[in-house]
Amino acid sequence: MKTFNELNIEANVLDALAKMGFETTTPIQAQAIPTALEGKDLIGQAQTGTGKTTAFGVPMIQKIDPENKDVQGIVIAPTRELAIQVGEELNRIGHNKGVKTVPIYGGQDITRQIKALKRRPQLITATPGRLLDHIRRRTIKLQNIETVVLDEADEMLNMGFIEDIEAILAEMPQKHQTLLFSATMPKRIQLLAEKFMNQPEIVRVKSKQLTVDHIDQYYYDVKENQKFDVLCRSLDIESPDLAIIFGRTKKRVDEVVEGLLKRGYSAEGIHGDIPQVKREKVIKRFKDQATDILVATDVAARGLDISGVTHVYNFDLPQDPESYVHRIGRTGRAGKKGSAYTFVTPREMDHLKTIEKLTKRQIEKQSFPTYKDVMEGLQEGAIEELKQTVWAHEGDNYREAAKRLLSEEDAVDVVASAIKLLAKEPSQTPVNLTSVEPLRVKRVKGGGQQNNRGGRGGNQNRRGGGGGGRRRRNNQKQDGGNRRNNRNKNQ
Ligand SMILES: Nc1ncnc2c1ncn2[C@@H]1O[C@H](COP(=O)(O)OP(=O)(O)OP(=O)(O)O)[C@@H](O)[C@H]1O
Ligand SMILES: [Mg+2]
Repeated sequence: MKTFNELNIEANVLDALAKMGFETTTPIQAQAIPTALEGKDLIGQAQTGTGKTTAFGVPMIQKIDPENKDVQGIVIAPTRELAIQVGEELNRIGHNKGVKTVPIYGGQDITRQIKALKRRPQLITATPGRLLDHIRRRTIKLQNIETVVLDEADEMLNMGFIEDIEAILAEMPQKHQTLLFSATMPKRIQLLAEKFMNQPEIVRVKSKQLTVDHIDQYYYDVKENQKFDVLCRSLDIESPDLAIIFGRTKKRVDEVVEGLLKRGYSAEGIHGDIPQVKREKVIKRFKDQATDILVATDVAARGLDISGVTHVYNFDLPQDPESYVHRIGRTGRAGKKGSAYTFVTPREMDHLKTIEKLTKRQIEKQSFPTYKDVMEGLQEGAIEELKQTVWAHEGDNYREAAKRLLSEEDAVDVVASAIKLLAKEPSQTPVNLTSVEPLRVKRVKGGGQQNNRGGRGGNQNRRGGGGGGRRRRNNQKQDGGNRRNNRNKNQ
């Protein structure tokens, strides 16, 4: 394994990396940093949670002249939360060098952003829609841009964003370096990307599988109306530190949150209809572990790095197999272990196969836990807790009270009641979700599959800054167009 010292990185950046606790490089960092430092255009692909942010952040910051107060680099990301997170990481890497980064994203007061821009950051992390707004208002000037990064590049070059990205790139100065990063890079998107890059070097970390191997992957074969109970039972048995649950639509997310709260879990939701200030609060509370469960649309599928996420649930299958890779990649980051559970209804089995084909990995079927399994598990846990307390003599001060109780009640009844109290029986409050249709894939000519993905307009509407949902191309057949429309509205 290489250290950062071997990569010709300047001292103050090395210092910052050491302060961040990074000792050795990850493979994508070892491979991409030297190539990017040579000034070459680059497409970097490596698994989720393997340090791609630093892989583009270091060369980008190294190129900056801290005396020059113009914007010299821009990272474009598909969601507001990701723009914020990448901005924070760049601020850490650039701290010692005096390089400032400002995040610019939809849903935040534009005058506040203009004020932040007046403090002359050299780097900007942005969602596309809001970035375009600033470019047009001339509050962001691009003439001194040296580096453009598309984080989650395949997503940025997909239908929902491509027109915004093209518009932004058209404004860039002739000579600039372009870096593209993602954990997934479908061939057609790579070919598209190469058109606006200058002989890009492809840096791909070799791995047998597309997903990280320390994420255990399972699926539950469930009927639509069983999903919620299976979810609760699984949460009870697994007791995740933090879990992210992905639902297909905003309504779905709201309903799952409501159901979880009814049953006493600590859960909050995030999707495109939630006001930005609230979105940021929800993420913060989840990061601080004040909320245990985040229920989300695909707005949280890409890039988010939240430590402590031990479990990801695909309550509904994702629209496309790439999204599966990103969603489950919210756990198992930086070498940690994680578990991913995917709910598959009988008519969706084909989708599971498509996912397995893409990831080159089998997803193991898991029989789902019943209420009885959960109760047994909880009772075992309670008994274990009692035994530990006995062995540690922690009950010594309560012996008199115990004797008095036993003189009045049957001993077995007393212990049984203690176990019941400790086991905290899970709530069985009935919860009925509006059922969703099984995922369908439209077959298109040529035998390929066309999934009904569309813009991410719902995540961040145009005014709100971000997805180019409303500019979606409308040359599809009625059916496809409508479905994409629905997706935009639903996320
Ligand atoms: N060299 C390193 N040593 C230790 N930890 C690192 C190193 N580089 C990055 N990390 C940590 O690994 C985690 C994942 O990094 P990052 O978010 O950049 O992953 P990614 O490859 O961009 O993932 P995704 O595809 O999901 O966006 C972060 O918490 C980051 O701080
Ligand atoms: Mg990333």
